[in-house]
Amino acid sequence: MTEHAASATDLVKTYGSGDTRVTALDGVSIDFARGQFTAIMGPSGSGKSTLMHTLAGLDAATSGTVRIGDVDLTGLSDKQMTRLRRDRIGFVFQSFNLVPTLTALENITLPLDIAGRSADQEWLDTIVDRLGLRDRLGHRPSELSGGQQQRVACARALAGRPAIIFADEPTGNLDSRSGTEVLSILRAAVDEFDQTVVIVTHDPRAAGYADRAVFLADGRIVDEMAGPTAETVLDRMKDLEAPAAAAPGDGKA
Ligand SMILES: Nc1ncnc2c1ncn2[C@@H]1O[C@H](COP(=O)(O)OP(=O)(O)OP(=O)(O)O)[C@@H](O)[C@H]1O
Repeated sequence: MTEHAASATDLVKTYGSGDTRVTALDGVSIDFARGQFTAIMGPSGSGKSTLMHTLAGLDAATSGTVRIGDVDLTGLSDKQMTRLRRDRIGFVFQSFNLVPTLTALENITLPLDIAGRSADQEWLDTIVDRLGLRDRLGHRPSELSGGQQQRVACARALAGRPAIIFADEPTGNLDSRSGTEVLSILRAAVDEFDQTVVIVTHDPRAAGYADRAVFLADGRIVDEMAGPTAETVLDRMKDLEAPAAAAPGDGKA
């Protein structure tokens, strides 16, 4: 049996009730193989963030199962969930989410410090050097560029060697050059450090860094592509949007 870094089975997530009920995820099943880089794409409101938050244990599903490695998240207590997130999941947010009063190094080691784990110095040195942060470790976030802040966030996600790293629009707040830097680092995390990475993105260029692109629409997985490039992803996005746009006439007359 292949052990996946994470998987979801028949995941349903609804918000609200009655007339205001929204089905954000409508029966999503997906596996994330170890050592693979996946990009989740889809129109605004298609459920991408909900899927990522549910996979990462930041939000509970209405029904269905999520596994991180061999651990089933269903039925974990809040305390167990907090520990699992801390020990096995790295998260990179669009808005960096660094602690403003701490230095870059203190931000990187914060999750380990909270967990009472000491950092593996050799590993820490490897990621700090690979991410080009050596001469920025004593700076506070306000003294760093957006790209540098997101690199610190990537280092923080990598520091505890998690089973999987989730990144929600990690390049959304960055200029193109900094975005490329961050995507290269996530790519290197997979190629050089054997990590598993899942990102949500709107950007076909970002999806081009992934091994696999998964397309969501209306809370369902509607398509999937191996070895995506910016061009093939852009074409597929146009195809996915086209039927909806063409629906009224539908060409059936
Ligand atoms: N807390 C919430 N309460 C009610 N509805 C919500 C909540 N969070 C999300 N939704 C709804 O669930 C659906 C999916 O939202 P989600 O944020 O997952 O989409 P998305 O694909 O990530 O969108 P975007 O690309 O715009 O960030 C949307 O219809 C949204 O309005």
